[in-house]
Amino acid sequence: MTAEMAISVRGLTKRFGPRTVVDRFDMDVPRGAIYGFLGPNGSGKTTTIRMMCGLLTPDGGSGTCLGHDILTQSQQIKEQVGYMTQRFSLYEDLTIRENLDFIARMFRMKDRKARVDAALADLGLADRAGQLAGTLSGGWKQRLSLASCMLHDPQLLLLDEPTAGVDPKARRDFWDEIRRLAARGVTVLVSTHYMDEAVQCDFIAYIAYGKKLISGPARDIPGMIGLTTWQVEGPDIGALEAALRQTPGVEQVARFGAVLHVSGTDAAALARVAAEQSALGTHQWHEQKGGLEEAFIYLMAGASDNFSEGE
Ligand SMILES: Nc1ncnc2c1ncn2[C@@H]1O[C@H](COP(=O)(O)OP(=O)(O)OP(=O)(O)O)[C@@H](O)[C@H]1O
Repeated sequence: MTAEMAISVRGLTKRFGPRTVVDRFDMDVPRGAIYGFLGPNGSGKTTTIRMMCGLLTPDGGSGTCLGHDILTQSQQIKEQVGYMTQRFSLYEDLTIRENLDFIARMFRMKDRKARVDAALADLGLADRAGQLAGTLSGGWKQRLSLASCMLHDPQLLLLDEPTAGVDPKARRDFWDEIRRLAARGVTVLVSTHYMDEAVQCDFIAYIAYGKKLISGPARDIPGMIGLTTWQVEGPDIGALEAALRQTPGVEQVARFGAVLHVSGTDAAALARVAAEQSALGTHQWHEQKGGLEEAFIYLMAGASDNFSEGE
């Protein structure tokens, strides 16, 4: 492992009974990176993340997490991990401060009051410290959950669909916090199905059926897939959308308000469609740089097809 890598694993494999749910997984996660794990339900994201952090013993493979061996030093790793699950799991009839204090006691933390005060201040919860957790909005509950799993100052944060069911403003605020933590050197692993969480990640791994299909810096993913995208504007965009879905060379049509993003992996075929359509003079077609959103939609759609075949 190089000094910059928080996690470096090779060949991680996990079997449950006869099923191999994670198959020879390799990965390097730079320290301070936000790494997103995408893929359909049951594809092995959580199992992979848990093995990488020493929370689950692999049946094969090896690696290090935060400088510790994932096979033999899981206790040391666990002490450095904060795990934010999807469900709010704090006490609704305790105040924010009482919840944090309870966790600090449970883990027998030294300087308990100072730690709780620091966590409250750090996540902007100090003014609400006396409020019952049960009366908080979704966004504030989530902030409290984050504070509770950062209380022991972990170096690695695991987030499981962290902004599911939270309003857009609170989602943005939450991701600002996560970026701030990452800038401080905290490494963040995120398991998600949501596009707006995926686009927040520095790196992305796409997993289907226990196999990593693609991984790398988020900005490189569209190029790695080889997706070309055209932006289309004009009247009666719904009818055009339906027609394009039947057009050879067009593999994906995604609608963003009044604009279509038309994508495909055969750049020449798509350029011919664009030229033919532009010649009609009804809609404006502009080629655009492949974005992560199109890439994400493409990966998700491909995987659900595989899923039906595998069933
Ligand atoms: N303890 C276990 N015993 C048996 N099978 C398990 C166990 N844990 C997970 N599995 C199975 O392993 C597969 C991978 O599960 P995992 O939770 O890692 O997927 P996931 O990609 O995180 O899914 P989701 O997006 O639904 O959370 C699933 O088929 C699941 O049913």
